[in-house]
Amino acid sequence: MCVNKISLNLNPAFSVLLKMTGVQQEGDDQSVSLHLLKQKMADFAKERNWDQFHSPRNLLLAMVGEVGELSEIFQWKGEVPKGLPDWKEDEKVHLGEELSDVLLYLVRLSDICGIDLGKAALRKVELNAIKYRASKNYGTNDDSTAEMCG
Ligand SMILES: Nc1ccn([C@H]2C[C@H](O)[C@@H](COP(=O)(O)OP(=O)(O)OP(=O)(O)O)O2)c(=O)n1
Repeated sequence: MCVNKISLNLNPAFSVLLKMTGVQQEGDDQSVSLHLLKQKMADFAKERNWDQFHSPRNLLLAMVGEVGELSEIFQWKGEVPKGLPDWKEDEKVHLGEELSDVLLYLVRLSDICGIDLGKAALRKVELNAIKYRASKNYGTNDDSTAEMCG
C-alpha cells in the first residue's frame, strides 16, 4: 500500500476549513490524504515565513493547547452518546475545527521531525494487533492479556 495515499474520513466541518483555506478535497468522498495535509501545512508555513516558529517543541505545545480546546468542548457534559445526536450543528462544526487543529499540528510535527506518520501509524496498528490478539482479548480490554513484543 502507498502510505501517502492513506485516507482519513473527516468530519463534514472539515470541508468548511478546507474551503476557508483554499484547500481542495481529493474527490467527492471527503477522503483526505496525510500527504495532502502535510503539503498544505508546509505551504501555509512557508507563505508566512513561519518555518522559523514551527520547531518540534513549539508544534508539540501548540498541539497540546489544541487538545485542551478540544477537551473544553466535552468538559462538564458528562458522557455523550456516540454520533452526538443531541448536539447543535454549530457545536459539531466547532468540534470539527478543534479536531482538525490537533490533526494539523500532529501532521506538521511529524513532518518537522522527519517521521512518516502514515507509515509509523500502520506499523503501530500491526504492533497493536500482535499485542492485543483478538483471540485473547475479544470483548475485554484488560491489558494483562497483552503479549510482550520487542
Ligand atoms: N503559528 C501557527 C499558528 C496557527 N497555525 C494553524 C494550525 C492550526 O490549524 C490553526 C491554529 O490557529 P489558532 O492558534 O488561531 O487556534 P484556533 O483556530 O483554535 O483559534 P482560537 O485559539 O482563537 O480558538 O492555525 C499554524 O500552523 N501555525
